[in-house]
Amino acid sequence: MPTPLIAGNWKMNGSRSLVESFGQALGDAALPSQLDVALMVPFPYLDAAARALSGSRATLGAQTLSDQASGAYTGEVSGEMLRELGASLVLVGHSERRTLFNEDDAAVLVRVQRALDVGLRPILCLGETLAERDAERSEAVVLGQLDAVLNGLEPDQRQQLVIAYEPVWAIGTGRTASPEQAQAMHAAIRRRLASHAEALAAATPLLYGGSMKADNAAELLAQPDIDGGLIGGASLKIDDFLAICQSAG
Ligand SMILES: O=C[C@H](O)COP(=O)(O)O
Repeated sequence: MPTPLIAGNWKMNGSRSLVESFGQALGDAALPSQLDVALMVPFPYLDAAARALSGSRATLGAQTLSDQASGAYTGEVSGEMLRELGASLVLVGHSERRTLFNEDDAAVLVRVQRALDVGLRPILCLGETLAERDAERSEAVVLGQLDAVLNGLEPDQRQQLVIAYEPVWAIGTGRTASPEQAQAMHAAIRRRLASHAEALAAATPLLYGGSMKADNAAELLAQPDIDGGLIGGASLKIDDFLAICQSAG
């Protein structure tokens, strides 16, 4: 079984002082022994977060990366730069990137490859919209997003992936997927991974994201194919984030 992972995605929120508070609190916290914790902070805070988290078990992640390695791409940030600032994880294909920044499956695959090229572990995000769920297309959509990446990678590259299932209708809405809905999709993802290699299915952490909070985390994390969480809003409040971490132990 993969080690549980609780990753906080601050999105375009937070501050330098919040970074410092989290560093202190995570350093002091008695976290479950079998748990990985990560914080995905905005680019400008990566350097400060690397220092603030150095006394804790939390690892550092970024929220996206450029599809280019370097060059004249004003405003972009490369994977190599993220590595230099201390990130070891990076989100790719978050639904906000897919919908607000037009990142399609091909763009997601390129970013996964860029991340792997420089030794960043990608957290590949998958999820269906409400209209797709209502049309009973959830599984086809999510597995299609997954196939677009798996089929573009070599077997050893697939082993580096973390996968996050985030139904778009549950993100930031307070409406979480039921444990049964989330488990069903996670099981489908696991089966698709197993079609490539049983060892890949067994070792890949599958995170759930979408309105996971302190009061619903335990029930979601108790599902057999849910190995952790990708937490948005609740990752900005240290007590809530720590409570979710405790639920994963
Ligand atoms: O990356 C995190 C997800 O988008 C979930 O966000 P949320 O917990 O605010 O619903």
